[in-house]
Order: sequence, then C-alpha cells, then structure tokens
Amino acid sequence: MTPGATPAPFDPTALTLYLVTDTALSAGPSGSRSVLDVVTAAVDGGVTCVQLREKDASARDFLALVTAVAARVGERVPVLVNDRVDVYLAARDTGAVVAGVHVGQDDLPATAVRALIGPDAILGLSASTTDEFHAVAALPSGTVDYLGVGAVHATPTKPDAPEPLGVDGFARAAATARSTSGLPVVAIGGVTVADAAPLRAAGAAGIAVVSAICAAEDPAAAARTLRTALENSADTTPSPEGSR
Ligand SMILES: Cc1ncc(COP(=O)(O)OP(=O)(O)O)c(N)n1
Ligand SMILES: Cc1ncsc1CCOP(=O)(O)O
Ligand SMILES: [Mg+2]
Repeated sequence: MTPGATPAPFDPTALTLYLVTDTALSAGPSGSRSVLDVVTAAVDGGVTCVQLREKDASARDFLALVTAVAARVGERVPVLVNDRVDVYLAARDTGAVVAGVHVGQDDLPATAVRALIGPDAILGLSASTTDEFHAVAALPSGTVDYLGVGAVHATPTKPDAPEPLGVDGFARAAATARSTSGLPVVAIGGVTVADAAPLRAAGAAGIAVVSAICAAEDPAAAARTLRTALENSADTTPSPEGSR
C-alpha cells in the first residue's frame, strides 16, 4: 500500500461463498487432486473467499501451500489462513497476497492476533454462544471483521464443533451476534446447497463450506450451484448492520 493511503475497508460481500479447505477431502475420487486444484476450480466457479485450513501439515508445508494458493487466486479473492498467525505473517513477508487469519475460541485471542497482523489484515473469529458474542462486542472497534457461527449442522469435518444450532438456532444466534457486535456473520457446519437460501434469510452474510466443494466430483460446478442458490436468495437477505 502507498504510505499514507487509507486501507480499503473490509467488504462483507467477500463472505458470500466462503471455501474452507481440507486436504484429504480435496483429493477427490481419483485421490490425486490437490488443494490448489480445488481452490482454483472453486474460485472459477464463484467462491468469494478462501480459508486454508491444515490441521496436520508442518509449518513449512503449510507456508508452501499458502504462498502457492495466494499466487494463484490472491488477487481475485481474499485468502485467509486458519489458526496459524505465524504462517500468515511468514507468507506475507515473502510478498504473498494473503488477506488475513481466521481463529476460534481456543486459538490466540483476537486482540493478540490483531496486534500481530496489523490494522489492515482481515481477522475472522468463530463464536456461537451469547457470551461469546458479548465478548466480541466488548473488544476495541476494528479488532474482528466477521464472525463464523456454527455448527449449523453436525459435521464429520469437525467432530469437535459446538452443538449444532440448526437453521432456526442459527437465525437466533445471528440476530444476537449482529445486534451485539454489528459484525457480519458467516454460517458454517454441514452447509449444503439446500441451506443457502434459508441461511441468507436467517441473516447470514454468507455461507462457509468445506465438503460441499472439496469433496465434490466437480468443485467448479459445486461452487456455481451454491453461488446461484445464494444469488436467488438475495432478495430475502437482511441488509448488514455494520462493518469495519
Ligand atoms: C468461517 C469459519 N468459521 C468457523 C471456523 C472454525 O474455527 P475454529 O473454531 O477455530 O475451529 P478450526 O477451524 O480451527 O478447527 C472456521 N475455521 N472458519
Ligand atoms: C471448520 C468448521 N467449523 C465449524 S463446522 C466446520 C467444518 C465445516 O465443514 P463442512 O462444510 O464439511 O461441514
Ligand atoms: Mg481454530
């Protein structure tokens, strides 16, 4: 960024169709498909944001993945790093176009992450209870950019996810999250194309999916189908209450 220039504010429309990656699921029917293949196809199909999530990779391998994905799609959509602030910073230091980090309740606290990544990076935080929403609301303005709320449905992708909320429970959680924190909310957990319109109507700025795209035979087609379902639901979407 030019010195002195004002950074572009976080644009919540980037949350519309949010892909979170999984290496094992990405391998696909042939067993040889890579995360990079899936991300590329998914962005071509209409994904608006990508989070790289690697629970078992070494820091070195994760960094290589982040820089490869950022080189491929970082100019087209925000690329975020799950959990690993160190990997995000190392990628950014190499000049990679990486947008930010997503952390949860057991990861580094949001205030610590914001101090490490600086004011311009995107920071997403998982939250699912009223207490967690109130805690987010108490943070200094600009600490967190969006909330990941779930699980909507139970999912084998994250067996340790909070209790499933269901779509109605998500609607109540999203209303509390938005009224307390003013932040846009992404719905996550077992989300399929059938959930797209109901979740948008329930106040989701977007949906985050792992298996609906990573495990699909054709990730580009899966992304297109999800995106179409989201576009068709646009008329029922409440307007965002706030963003950074
Ligand atoms: C968009 C989005 N929402 C929620 C999560 C879950 O984050 P977390 O609770 O830290 O769990 P892990 O993903 O780290 O297992 C997410 N990753 N993305
Ligand atoms: C990362 C995460 N956080 C809550 S549920 C979940 C996994 C969602 O995966 P899937 O879309 O395959 O159910
Ligand atoms: Mg985490």
